[in-house]
Amino acid sequence: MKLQVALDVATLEDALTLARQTADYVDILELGTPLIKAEGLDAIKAIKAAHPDKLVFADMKTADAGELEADLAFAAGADLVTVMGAADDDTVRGAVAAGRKHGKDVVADMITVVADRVARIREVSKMGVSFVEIHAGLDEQAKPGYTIQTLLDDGRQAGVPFSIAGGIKAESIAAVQDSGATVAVAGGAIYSAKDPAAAAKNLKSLIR
Ligand SMILES: O=C(CO)[C@H](O)[C@H](O)COP(=O)(O)O
Repeated sequence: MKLQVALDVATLEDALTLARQTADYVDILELGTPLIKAEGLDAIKAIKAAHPDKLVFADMKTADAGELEADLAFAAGADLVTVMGAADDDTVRGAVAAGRKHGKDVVADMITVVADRVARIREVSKMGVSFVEIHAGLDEQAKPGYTIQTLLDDGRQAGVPFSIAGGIKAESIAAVQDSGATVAVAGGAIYSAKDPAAAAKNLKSLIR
C-alpha cells in the first residue's frame, strides 16, 4: 500500500515546506483542493519541480467540465487528478479522456456519494478511472460518531482498486491496509502533528 500525504495548507510556501519534510516517507504528494484554489495551477508545477521523483496528485474535485479541468491540471504537471464520482457521467468520461491524452491517471473521489456508494463506485470504474478514492471529507469527519469503518466496508465490497481518505491515523492505518486499499491518504495526521516528518515516518513504518 502506498502512502499519500495531503498538503492541506493554504500557501505554496507552507506546501513546499510540508512536502520537503515528508517526501522521504511518502509515495504521493497531494495538492489539496484549498491549496489549488488559493495558489492556482502553478502550485502543481512548483511541487513537481521540487519533487520530480514523486507522484503529484492534484485534488481538483472537478464537478463539471471534466476534460478541460483535468487537461489543465495534467498540463501543469499532475500525475493524478480527481474528478467527483457524483458528477455527471460525461464529466467523469471527459476527465478520463484528458488522462488518456496525457498518459496519466484519473481518480474518482467518492465524497458526497451517499446513496449506494458501492454501486456508483462500480459504475465510475467502468468509465475508465484508474481507481476510486473512498472518502469522508473534513465536514463529515467532524460529525459526532464518525468512524472510518464504513469507508473500509465499501472498499471491501466494491471489488475494484481504491484508496481511502477520511482522517487516517496511526491507529487506523493497519485496518486501511487490511481492507485492501492500494493507497492510504493522510492529511491532518501529518500536517497537524508537532513534527510532520516524524508523523509521516511513523505512518510509513506501520505499512507492512
Ligand atoms: O480531500 C480532503 C478533504 O476533502 C483531504 O485531503 C483528505 O480527507 C485527507 O485528509 P485527512 O486525513 O485530514 O482526512
